[in-house]
Amino acid sequence: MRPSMLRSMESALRRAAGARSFSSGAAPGRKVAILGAAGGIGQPLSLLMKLNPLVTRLSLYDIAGTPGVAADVSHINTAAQVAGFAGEEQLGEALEGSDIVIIPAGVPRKPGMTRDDLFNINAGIVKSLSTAIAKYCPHALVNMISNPVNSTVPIAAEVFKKAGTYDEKKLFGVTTLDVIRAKTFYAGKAGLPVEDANVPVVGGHAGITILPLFSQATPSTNALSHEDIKALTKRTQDGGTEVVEAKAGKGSATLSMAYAGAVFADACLKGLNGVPDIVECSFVQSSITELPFFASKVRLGRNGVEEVLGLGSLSDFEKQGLENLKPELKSSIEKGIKFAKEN
Ligand SMILES: NC(=O)c1ccc[n+]([C@@H]2O[C@H](COP(=O)([O-])OP(=O)(O)OC[C@H]3O[C@@H](n4cnc5c(N)ncnc54)[C@H](O)[C@@H]3O)[C@@H](O)[C@H]2O)c1
Ligand SMILES: O=C(O)C[C@H](O)C(=O)O
Repeated sequence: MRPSMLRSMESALRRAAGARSFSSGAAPGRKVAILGAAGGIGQPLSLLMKLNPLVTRLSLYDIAGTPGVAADVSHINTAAQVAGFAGEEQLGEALEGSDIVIIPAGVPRKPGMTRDDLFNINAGIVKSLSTAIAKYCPHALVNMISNPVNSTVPIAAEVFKKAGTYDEKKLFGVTTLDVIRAKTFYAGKAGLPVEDANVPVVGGHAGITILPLFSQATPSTNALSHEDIKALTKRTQDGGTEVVEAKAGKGSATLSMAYAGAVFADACLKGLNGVPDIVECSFVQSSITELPFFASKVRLGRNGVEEVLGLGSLSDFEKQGLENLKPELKSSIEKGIKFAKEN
């Protein structure tokens, strides 16, 4: 590969990991821990976070395999100091001093499964990792990727409440992949430049609980019919399943999820560093509907969530989608809370 090609690839990757520009000279040191760092998402996410100039320490934890991932990633000539931790006895050290903990630990879907089918295994994993976070880095922002997000976020909240460390501003379900898919599908269908497209996605992160608001998409367009919007909505809701089926038993989205996780963590880092007007969609504690957790646009700041933004005006189709999703989202949230209370 030519050196010029390498340089442009490196700067593209850096842009991917830090989508908005920020003077890293002024930024304080930040430690990011990734739990599940040896997995399908964990490895490329580790790479992208190593490329993020706002990260000074990168802590890679998994039950096994992290020394190799850490050694590999550590050879990249960027500032972040990388350390690998394997096994429960090293979890405390991995977490201590973290500003952000990203959790892609747990099993992924196979064809024919729903995200809720992962509950029995992933609920326990998330509960034990959250218990360790409460003990070793109770003030960290937590970016929850492990599915089913609609239940794992409430589980983490309950664990933190029990430990007396819960701060609703610091717990996030990562729904960025839904936004990324909605932007890609919308721009493709409307014939717009994908890098300009933006689409808020609200609700939750499973099937019909994923509600893209194409009526608020920018740039706006007259090119899409109601049938187009219905089809785009369905494709966004089924985006995860599209990848699970294409991978045919070899897991779910990993590369696009790593990118989405890196975009969201970068937004959190910028918020922590006081960069103004950082807005991303995320599944957070919320009072914008009657449900206790809900994904919507959130303004990020020095303490995590600075403001949960409202839904804005919805089309009749979106209003119906909102009503349709509430029972499923409510029961997934309640399932998570019940699990955490009983275990
Ligand atoms: N939020 C989203 O949009 C989104 C997108 C894609 C995938 N996911 C979810 O992310 C999770 C991970 O997916 P993947 O494809 O990376 O799976 P994977 O099986 O490739 O990797 C998971 C990793 O978690 C590790 N792990 C298991 N138990 C652990 C524990 N107690 N502590 C630390 N690490 C542990 C495993 O060793 C493995 O390395 C799945 O639950 C998947 O459904 C979420
Ligand atoms: O679909 C999955 O199981 C993984 C993830 O939630 C996704 O949206 O890709």
